[in-house]
Amino acid sequence: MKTLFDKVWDSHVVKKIENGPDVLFIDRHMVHEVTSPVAFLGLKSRNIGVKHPEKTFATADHNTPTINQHLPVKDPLSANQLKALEENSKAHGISYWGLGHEKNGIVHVVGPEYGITQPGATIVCGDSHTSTHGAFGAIAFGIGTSEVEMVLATQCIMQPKPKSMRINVVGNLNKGVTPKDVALYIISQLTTSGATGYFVEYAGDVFKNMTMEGRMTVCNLSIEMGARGGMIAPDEKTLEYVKGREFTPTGAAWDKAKAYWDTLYTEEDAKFDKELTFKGADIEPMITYGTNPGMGMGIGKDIPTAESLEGGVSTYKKSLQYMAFNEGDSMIGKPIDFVFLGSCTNGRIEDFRAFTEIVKGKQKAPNVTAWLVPGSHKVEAAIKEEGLLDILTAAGFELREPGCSACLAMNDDKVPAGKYAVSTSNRNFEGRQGPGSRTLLASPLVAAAAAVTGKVTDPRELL
Ligand SMILES: CC(C)[C@H](C(=O)O)[C@@H](O)C(=O)O
Ligand code: SF4
Repeated sequence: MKTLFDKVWDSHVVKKIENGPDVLFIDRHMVHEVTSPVAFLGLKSRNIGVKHPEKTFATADHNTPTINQHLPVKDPLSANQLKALEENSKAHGISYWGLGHEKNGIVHVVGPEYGITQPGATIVCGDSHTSTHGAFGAIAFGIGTSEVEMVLATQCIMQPKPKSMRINVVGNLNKGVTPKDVALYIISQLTTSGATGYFVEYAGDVFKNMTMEGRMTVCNLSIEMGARGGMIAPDEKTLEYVKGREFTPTGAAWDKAKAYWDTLYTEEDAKFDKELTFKGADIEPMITYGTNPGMGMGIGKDIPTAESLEGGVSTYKKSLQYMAFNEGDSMIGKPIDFVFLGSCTNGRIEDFRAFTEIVKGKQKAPNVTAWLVPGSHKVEAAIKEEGLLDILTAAGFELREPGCSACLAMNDDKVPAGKYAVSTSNRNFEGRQGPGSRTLLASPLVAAAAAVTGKVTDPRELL
């Protein structure tokens, strides 16, 4: 009796090494500018080429500015990385969606948009949030630069088979509770290391009823509980999403692919190494108060006391000190300075719809700087076509150009030291959004509520 994961994994094993890792064939290799230059240099020094350029896709995202993308990139380190990606892609015949290209965007946003991401595929990228693509029933995981070189050279990777975990979320979600809240809730329950060594399958009504965008948000955050990746069995919604996209098969090839995709589910008696079940009704809109994504709670709750938690009291206290919060504080009403809507977690059209739903007819709070950054040009175009931009503009917001932006602040979008940002991204580490910056992770609804009130606010009051 096989799990979904077993089926996809087993069909990609090229070679089994006794007492060692499996050699897996990789269907899709996504590449960005930060983790690829050294890998390409490695190929050059060994005088070898890219084995399957047609299975390799490059996009520029981490270092790209989010205003005036038509002008040369000023920061020399960023400019060099972007130039290297362009030159390496051209030299090896790899599709390259650079700055200004109509298909450019965050690697994990554009892959699904153009049908590069498909059910039952193995997908890797030199980036931890590659887990996002698991939303389609793919085995997708992040790899390091030396592995990027290995995949470029051989289209294969050596990987020990991870342990399996199924996380069920049953029942329905309450009003104002989004996929981001589901993920932050699970991480708060498991901690950031709770799924270390596992590959997760998400199952249950809550995921069944979720849109593809929502499933991507959840799978994206798998890595923040330590998992190697996360996946959801493909269903009609998945096929509906992938159909008709540029790299999706058509005609007889579609029928053949669909016949395989229809077999991708976990069989009833299949066993997982670990299985957890949560109730959708227990989940509230979430917010983080500390410096790792596991330090999250329902927005109406008080910050836990160190004594009430298991584990390192001193690390916990240090984290709150960095955030300048106290044990027992309520998060509601805390003043904030920045709002970031974007990233590969929440930079898709549905996220902009949710944000707009709250800010419609209201005004951005004067104390808030808001960065609204679409995950790709396709998302940007949809925001305009659907009329969301008009609503956002009337509410005092501006739209920026696509990229990773303030998610990790490798470009100019840095939150200043000591300032608070309500952010729809995925990491709230010390200095993640700029040296000394303080990040509160939350959903697009919570971000919107903060943007119009200037403080942490329960979005349910504004819906
Ligand atoms: C730059 C890259 C290696 C990194 C990652 O792997 O996740 C980045 O995308 C991040 O989100 O921190
Ligand atoms: S948006 Fe953030 S998490 Fe996603 S790839 Fe870019 S930097 Fe990493």
